[in-house]
Amino acid sequence: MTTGDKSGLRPERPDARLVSELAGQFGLDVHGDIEGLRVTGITLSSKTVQQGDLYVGLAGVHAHGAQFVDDAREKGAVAIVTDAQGLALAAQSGLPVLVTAEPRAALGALSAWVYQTADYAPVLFGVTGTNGKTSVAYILEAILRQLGVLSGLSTTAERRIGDWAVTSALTTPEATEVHGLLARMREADAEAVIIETSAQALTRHRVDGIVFDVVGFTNLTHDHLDDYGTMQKYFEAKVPLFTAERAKRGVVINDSEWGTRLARAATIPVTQLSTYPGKAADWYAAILRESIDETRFILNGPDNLSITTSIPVLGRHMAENAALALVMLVDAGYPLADIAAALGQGGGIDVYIPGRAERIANSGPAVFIDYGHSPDAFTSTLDSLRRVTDGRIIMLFGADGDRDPSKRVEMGQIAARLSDAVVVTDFHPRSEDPAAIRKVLVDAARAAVPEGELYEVADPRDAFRKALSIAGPGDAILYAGPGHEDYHEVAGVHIPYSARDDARLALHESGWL
Ligand SMILES: CC(=O)N[C@H]1[C@@H](OP(=O)(O)OP(=O)(O)OC[C@H]2O[C@@H](n3ccc(=O)[nH]c3=O)[C@H](O)[C@@H]2O)O[C@H](CO)[C@@H](O)[C@@H]1O[C@H](C)C(=O)N[C@@H](C)C(=O)N[C@H](CCC(=O)O)C(=O)O
Ligand SMILES: Nc1ncnc2c1ncn2[C@@H]1O[C@H](COP(=O)(O)OP(=O)(O)OP(=O)(O)O)[C@@H](O)[C@H]1O
Repeated sequence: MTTGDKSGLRPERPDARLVSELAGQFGLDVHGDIEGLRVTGITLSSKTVQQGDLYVGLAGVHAHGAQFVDDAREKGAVAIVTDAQGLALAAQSGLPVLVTAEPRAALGALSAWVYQTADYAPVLFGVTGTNGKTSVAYILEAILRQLGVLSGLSTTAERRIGDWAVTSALTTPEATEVHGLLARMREADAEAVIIETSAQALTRHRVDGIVFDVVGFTNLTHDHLDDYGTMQKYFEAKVPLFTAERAKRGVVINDSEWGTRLARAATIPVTQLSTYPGKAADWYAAILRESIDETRFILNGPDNLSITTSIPVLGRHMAENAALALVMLVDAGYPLADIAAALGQGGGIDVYIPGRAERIANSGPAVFIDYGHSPDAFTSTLDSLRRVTDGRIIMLFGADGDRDPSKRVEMGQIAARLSDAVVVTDFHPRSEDPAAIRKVLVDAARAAVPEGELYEVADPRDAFRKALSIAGPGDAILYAGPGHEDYHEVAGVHIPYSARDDARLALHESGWL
């Protein structure tokens, strides 16, 4: 069951812990009476406060969290942790105020204390990289399930334990939610936990208080330069995941120069995986067969270890993701022979990855809804699609507003060069002018392929119907961007929209479904 509740999973039976002990342990400066006061939860958003919570008021980009202390108190917060600026804002609230110089940096430790997660020792997997994190996380979960191991999962798409899931807001939740989620996973007896770990999560202390057993790296390509400025700085944000403070060992795909550099920069033992036979590595993955809905590959490792298997998704990059997941499992102590037996002799990985090259219909044009929103994601999926498509490829896409505008030109160029027809539409304009975003994409596509077939259709529903109107059997439509998402964000408002549902409707309307 999946719910749209984005406030995160928490323990259902939390212990009540004394605030005075917390203040003593973390050296918090106490203003107000905390005698006998107990907390059962912790959050940094007043919107998600529950009765008995400690509310953490952080200085943000738009506001200071302490401004929302009255909202937090009314919802049941028993005290607020904040900084000196927050003390001034919260002093009149009537709630005890606990002050520390850098509350964000303390968040992981505070949350681990409130939810007592240090006592919980599942096999912890972390996955990072620009593209492929969510996919690797789902593949890990699927193989573990086939091995009979219950695992918990935290991805961009959802936070999941077995059949129970909530929709995600961020890729990696804030530390308060991460530890709440871990506590909930302990209640469910999850033996393994997989956490998709973004660069932002490392920079912003979201996975503090966690030491992963095995971390994996997929790739590093153009994205998030609005946050990091340069690829070098973006790389440096990822490196700390491969140090003893955050992980015991790592697995790195070293196909790219960034992967090779990460393997060198890591200060924990690192296993290297490559898809290039000539490259020095511990494991090699080679594609055996590609079709529109399955990719078969062989993975060879040290000591003659070998497995041949498949993933029920289009694309070499998905086989790379699967190979990474397999090596991470081996490094975590699951023997490859056991994995091979669990998958069935030569059998495949039984995984569903929501909104990643997700095929929508089996008749008419092949329609894929994908979460690709970066140049490299476009390249990987379009290249793979070309190898298995007899007819034309129609690429439908837009670009995020308020997110790294420097990648838009490259996205437009790649779409035009690697497809036969391009339809540019709106994605999440957020606070930006959607027409201005479309113009950058359209201009880039036109400049790259001046005679190319190109349409600009603002409304995504109309845009999909345009793409469908120019497609026939044997052709493929790649709708890149929305993936699993169920909304469009326009000027701060989430407007319900599911590309998957709308595509099914349009296919139905046109008689393909
Ligand atoms: C730049 C950034 O990371 N911003 C995050 C930050 O927002 P902010 O500093 O602007 O917060 P703010 O709006 O100023 O509010 C300050 C504080 O008041 C609180 N508040 C605010 C309003 C209110 O009514 N009540 C309340 O308590 C907020 O929870 C916050 O703690 O703190 C918020 C609360 O946790 C996050 O939601 C928000 O993430 C935004 C939405 C975001 O998009 N972040 C992106 C860059 C991100 O983190 N992406 C990565 C990678 C994605 C990927 O490639 O996979 C991710 O992990 O998701
Ligand atoms: N290994 C890969 N290399 C290149 N592109 C990939 C790879 N894996 C997935 N992609 C592309 O990136 C898109 C997003 O994949 P996925 O959600 O697994 O990555 P992610 O790192 O979790 O992304 P995000 O951080 O945005 O959530 C896919 O829909 C596909 O287009």
